[in-house]
Amino acid sequence: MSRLFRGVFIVWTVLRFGLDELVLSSFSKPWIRTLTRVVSVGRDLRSPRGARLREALESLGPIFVKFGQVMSTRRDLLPLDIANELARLQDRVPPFDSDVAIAIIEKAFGRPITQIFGSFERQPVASASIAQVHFATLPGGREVAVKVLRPNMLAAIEKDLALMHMMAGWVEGLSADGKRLKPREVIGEFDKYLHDELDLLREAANAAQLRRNMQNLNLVLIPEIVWDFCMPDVMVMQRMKGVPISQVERLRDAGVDMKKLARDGVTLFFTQVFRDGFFHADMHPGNIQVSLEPATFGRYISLDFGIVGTLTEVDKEYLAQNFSAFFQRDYKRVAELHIESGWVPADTRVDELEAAIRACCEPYFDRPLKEISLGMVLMRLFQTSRRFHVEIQPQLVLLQKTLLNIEGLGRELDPELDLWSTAKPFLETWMLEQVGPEKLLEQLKAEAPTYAKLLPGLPRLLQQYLKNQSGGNRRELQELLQEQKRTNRLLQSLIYGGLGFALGLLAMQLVLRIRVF
Ligand SMILES: Nc1ncnc2c1ncn2[C@@H]1O[C@H](COP(=O)(O)OP(=O)(O)OP(=O)(O)O)[C@@H](O)[C@H]1O
Repeated sequence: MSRLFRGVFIVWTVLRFGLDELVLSSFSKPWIRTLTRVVSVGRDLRSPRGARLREALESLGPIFVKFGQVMSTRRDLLPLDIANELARLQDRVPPFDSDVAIAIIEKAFGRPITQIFGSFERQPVASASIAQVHFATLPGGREVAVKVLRPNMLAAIEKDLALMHMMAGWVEGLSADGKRLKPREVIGEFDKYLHDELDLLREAANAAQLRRNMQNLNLVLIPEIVWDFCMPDVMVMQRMKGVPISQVERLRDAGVDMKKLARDGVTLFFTQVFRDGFFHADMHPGNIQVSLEPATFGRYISLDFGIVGTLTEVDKEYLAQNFSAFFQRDYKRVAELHIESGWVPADTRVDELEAAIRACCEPYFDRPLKEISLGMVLMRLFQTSRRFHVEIQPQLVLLQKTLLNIEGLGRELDPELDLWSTAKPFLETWMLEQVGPEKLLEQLKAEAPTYAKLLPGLPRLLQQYLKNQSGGNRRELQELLQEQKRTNRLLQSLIYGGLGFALGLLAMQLVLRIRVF
């Protein structure tokens, strides 16, 4: 029943804020248009459509606000005015009662709060739509931050998501424009995103992985997770002490080198993307601080690991090659890359794709290189690719959004920051590594266990297969078998040869040593 009320409330909100107008013209069924006009007589539609959408989402509550925030990054799908308005959405949710937070912690640990922590600050330091954070100390005195999920989040989310899925189905079925926005797919992604954010163990694991990856870089501090105190709805981590990155004046007065900080931000991001293929994807200023402690002065402090992006080798290669080709203005190469990767239909004409990419990228070269926004270039590239039916992978969209954040942050700290020259060495090193002997060895090592298992059984499998085959296939397979025998012989001679060579060297060393002594 409550779901029915919620559904009615959502439809009423859609009508009250005139959101039906956004897609109404494309609704194919005339009765829907007539019905909405009758129901919504006398409403005030003077504010711009983006503002109305933002207000509607705010009145629908935190889950819809989160949805708007996530959608604001989909500039490849939404018109600019709407995306800009959605980017203004903020979690303005009051903190929940500390007694409730304490009850959640006590339930998770099965004992009173006084037996869990040495001390616990009732007043939260921060509170957002999904969770809130309290400071505490462990029994040994270690200072920690405790993140607690809002109560009953799962039930509230499931209810709203079910309605969102239903509405997405309606929009997709009834509106021509609606189909283009792929509502069902978008809600599906949002569903996964929300469920990921609801599992604090997952967030803790992301933090631990990132901390390990960033350890030797000495550019960023990531809180250590106190695993013994982590549960799906409670996360306990080292308490960090820094100044929010937004307080630029304070950082400058304290003597922080802003130019270095801006460069470090880019270095961090590109290391995470190209070296590790694992990046923090929620880089808004609220999650970034700077340490002023003497031992770690001027280092970033990174918080909130609910959203991370992972990239495969193929994704990395796509990015590196596209960036390089773009900066050489080699649009033909960019087009070829899209076709080679099989992402655009094989019958796409390279010249057409090249022309579209040129039209999207060339305007950027009107300005100095340091003013070019890689995030914007990537976004335009994705938009162009969509016209050619390329499905852009969600992790690449996440990366493009993060890149925009990093650029914004970097230029805020140092308006002279030349993002490309800071990023270029990463791409060059990475691309060199991809073709170098070390990479080959690494790939061989990675594949070795598979081959070790596969090779001994291969002749038997082939022979079995041959028995059931005839004609051309049979011949091909016999050739394959011969080839395999030849390869085996070659491998054997290599191994024996190598062993012989190594023994020879050893013998020589021994002889030399004996002579020296
Ligand atoms: N380890 C920590 N040490 C010190 N302060 C922390 C720590 N973790 C979180 N905080 C504080 O709590 C705030 C909110 O944390 P976090 O961003 O992780 O929560 P959130 O609920 O995911 O918020 P949002 O979704 O709005 O980013 C941070 O901005 C910071 O002020």
